[in-house]
Amino acid sequence: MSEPVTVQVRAEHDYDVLIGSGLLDRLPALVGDGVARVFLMHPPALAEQAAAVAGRLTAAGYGVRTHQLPDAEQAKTVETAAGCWAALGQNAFTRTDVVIGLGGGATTDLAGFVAATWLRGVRVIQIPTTVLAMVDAAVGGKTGINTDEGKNLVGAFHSPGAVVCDLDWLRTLPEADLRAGMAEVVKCGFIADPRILELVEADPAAAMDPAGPVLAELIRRAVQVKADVVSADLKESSLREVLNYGHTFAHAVEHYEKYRWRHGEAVAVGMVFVAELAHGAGLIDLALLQRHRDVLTALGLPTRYRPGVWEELRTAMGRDKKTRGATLRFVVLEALARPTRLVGPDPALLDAAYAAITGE
Ligand SMILES: NC(=O)c1ccc[n+]([C@@H]2O[C@H](COP(=O)([O-])OP(=O)(O)OC[C@H]3O[C@@H](n4cnc5c(N)ncnc54)[C@H](O)[C@@H]3O)[C@@H](O)[C@H]2O)c1
Ligand SMILES: O=C(O)C(=O)C[C@@H](O)[C@H](O)[C@H](O)COP(=O)(O)O
Ligand SMILES: [Zn+2]
Repeated sequence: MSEPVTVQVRAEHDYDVLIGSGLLDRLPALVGDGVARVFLMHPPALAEQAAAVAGRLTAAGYGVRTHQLPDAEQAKTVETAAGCWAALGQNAFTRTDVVIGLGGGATTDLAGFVAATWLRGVRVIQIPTTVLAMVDAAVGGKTGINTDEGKNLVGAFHSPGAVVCDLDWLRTLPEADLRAGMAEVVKCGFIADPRILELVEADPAAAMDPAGPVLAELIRRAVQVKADVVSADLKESSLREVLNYGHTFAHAVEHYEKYRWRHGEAVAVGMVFVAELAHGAGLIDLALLQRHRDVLTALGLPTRYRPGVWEELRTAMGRDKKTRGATLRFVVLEALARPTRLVGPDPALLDAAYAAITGE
C-alpha cells in the first residue's frame, strides 16, 4: 500500500479525499471508532467488490448490511431511497451507524441523500469507483435524486466523513463510462486549471489510461479544483455555481433523453453550448470556443446534439437551480479559467447557440 495523495475539504466538518491504490485496508479507520454497523450501498455491477469491502469491514469488527441498488440513474429515485429507509428502519440503524456509497456518481448521490435524511443525518463515507464520481460526485456534499420533472430536483447538502478514491477500482470501469467522466475533468480545466487541458491535449490516450500516471494526475488536479471551490462556498451562494459549467443545457438533455445519455456526455455538449453562447455574446474568442470542441473530440466525447427539441430543452432549463424566476442564468467563460454568469441572454443568442450545436 503506497501513501495516497490527500486533498482536504473544508465544510460543515473538514474531511479528506484520499487518492491512491490499495486503499481498502484504510477503510476501517476511516469508518471510525464507536461505529457498530455499516449500511453499504452498491450498484449490481459492483456486487463482488461490495462483498470484498464488506469482508474487510466485518473482519475489523463492524456489522455490515449490503444493499444492492438499481443500476446507474435508476438508483436516483424516491422509490429507491424509500427502499433504503425501509432497510435502515427494519435493521434499526442508529445515529452512531454509518452509510457507505460504493459506486459511481448515481450511487454516491443516492447514498449521500439517504445518509442526509436518515434520522436527519448520519455519517457517510464515499467510495467512488468511476472517474466522474472520484473527481466530482463523491466530493463536495451535494446529494440528491431526480423527479419526473427534472434532474437532481430534490436533495440536501451533506458532506461525507471521507472520500476514498482507489484508482484500482477503475480497472473494471467500461471505457464509455471512463470517457464520460473525463467531461467533468475537462470542465475543471476550462473553469480553473488549464494545465488539465494541456495534459489531455498532449496525449488523449494517456489521459484515459486507468493504469497510467496521467489520469492519476488529472484526477488529483480536478479533485483539487472541486475542493477549493466547495471549501469556499459549500452551499452555492455564488462561487460554487462555476462547477455547473455546461450543466444547464446538460441536465435538460439528460431529462429529455430519459437518462439514456450519460451525465458526462451531456456535460460535454452542454459546455460547447455555453461556449457558443459566450462567443455569441462577445465574451470569448473563436479560438477558445474551438478549443472546447477540439479537446472533447480528442477524448471521443460528443459536441453535437439533435435539432428540433429546443422548446422541450428550454422548459427543462427553466427548472435549473440557477434560474431566478423566468430568468435563465448560465455559467460562461469570459476567458480561460475566468468563469462568469450570463443572465437572461437574448432569445436570439440562445437560438443561435442551439443551431450551432445541432449543425443547422
Ligand atoms: N453530487 C455531485 O456533485 C455530482 C457531480 C457530478 C455528477 N453527479 C451525478 O453523478 C451521476 C453520474 O455518475 P457516473 O458517471 O459515475 O455514473 P453511474 O454512477 O451511473 O456509473 C456508470 C456505470 O458504471 C458502473 N460502474 C461504476 N463503477 C464501476 C466500476 N469500477 N467497474 C464497473 N462498472 C462500474 C455503474 O454501475 C453504472 O452502470 C449523475 O447522476 C450525476 O448527476 C453528481
Ligand atoms: O458540485 C457542484 O456544485 C456541481 O455543480 C457539480 C456538477 O458536476 C454536478 O453534476 C452536480 O450534481 C450538479 O448539481 P445541480 O445543483 O445542478 O443539480
Ligand atoms: Zn456534473
